[in-house]
Amino acid sequence: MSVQTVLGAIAPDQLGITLPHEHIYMDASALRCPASIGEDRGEAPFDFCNLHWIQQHPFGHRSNLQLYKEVDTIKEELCSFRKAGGGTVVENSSIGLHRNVKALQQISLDSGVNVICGTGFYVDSFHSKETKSMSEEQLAEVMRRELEEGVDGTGIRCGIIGEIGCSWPITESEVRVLRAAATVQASLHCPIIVHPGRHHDAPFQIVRLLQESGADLHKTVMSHIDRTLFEKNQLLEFAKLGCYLEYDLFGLEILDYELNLNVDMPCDSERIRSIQMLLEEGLVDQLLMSHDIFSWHRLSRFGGHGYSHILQNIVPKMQRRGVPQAAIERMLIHNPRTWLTTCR
Ligand SMILES: CCC(=O)NCCS(=O)(=O)O
Repeated sequence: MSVQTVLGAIAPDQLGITLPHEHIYMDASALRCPASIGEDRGEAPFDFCNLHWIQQHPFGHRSNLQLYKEVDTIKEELCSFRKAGGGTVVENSSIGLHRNVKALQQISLDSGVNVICGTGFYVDSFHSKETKSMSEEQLAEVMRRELEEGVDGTGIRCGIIGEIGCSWPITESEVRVLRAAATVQASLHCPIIVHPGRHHDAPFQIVRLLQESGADLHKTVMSHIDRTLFEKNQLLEFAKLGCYLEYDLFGLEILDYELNLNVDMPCDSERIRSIQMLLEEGLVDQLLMSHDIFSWHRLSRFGGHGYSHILQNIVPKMQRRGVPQAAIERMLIHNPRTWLTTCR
């Protein structure tokens, strides 16, 4: 039994507190969308006089989405995460997001935090021409190779498939990727994590597609539940399918969610209440928590919450609200460990 990190395989009990959905080296600037209201400062300098605008329009500012330009800051912030009690970060930057496994290896060495990296492909708009022209079998072969042999001749092996990106409506290329990911997962029994499109039917459709290709739903994480499923009956219906439900946007509090203006992004207190409701329904073994840091404005250096927010602020609030310590430990230690462990 082991978990594959960028520094090699480790025993599952070495993971400790684990953030299952973060980014530490990524360029997401192709996500950039124009401000829905008021002036556009998308190309303005990242400085204090623009900070509130950037906080309100995080997807509208180019540099804000270029995490890969702040490697030293990321290292410092991961050191703080380790000092706060953290052990492991799962880096979800898949192909298309300017992934750099060598940089991840160095960041892990310098910070002392275990880093697990992902294979697979982000959403359609990030698929290259080459990706779009590949068959399901060819896509599967890329993922299998990165899991078993390593990425681009580095020997650095991925420990998960994901994040696999899906749009709403899902595209043909994304369906091929999803099916390929499921077949690889079915043969290697590895963990998989999916970014659903921004619609409440998306997680259900994705799970159907994964199931048709033989995926193990108990090894599957559905990300971004916080901005995708809101109604109690939808959440309970989805949980019955057996996946993990990941509340992974802790710290992201915005008025207008510019990637889908029909969605009201919940605040952290609402995330905690949803998790409490699911705990009361007996779903402690299916819940995961993370921040999905994708931008500068969420790093402490730039006035954000950093990778320690869940440990420093969310856990104490959960305790005040009566969430049992055992449930907190299941969500932060045991569930990620079960998801990430493979029989190799
Ligand atoms: C690339 C990072 C990412 O996909 N973040 C998800 C943001 S959201 O779709 O949940 O808003």
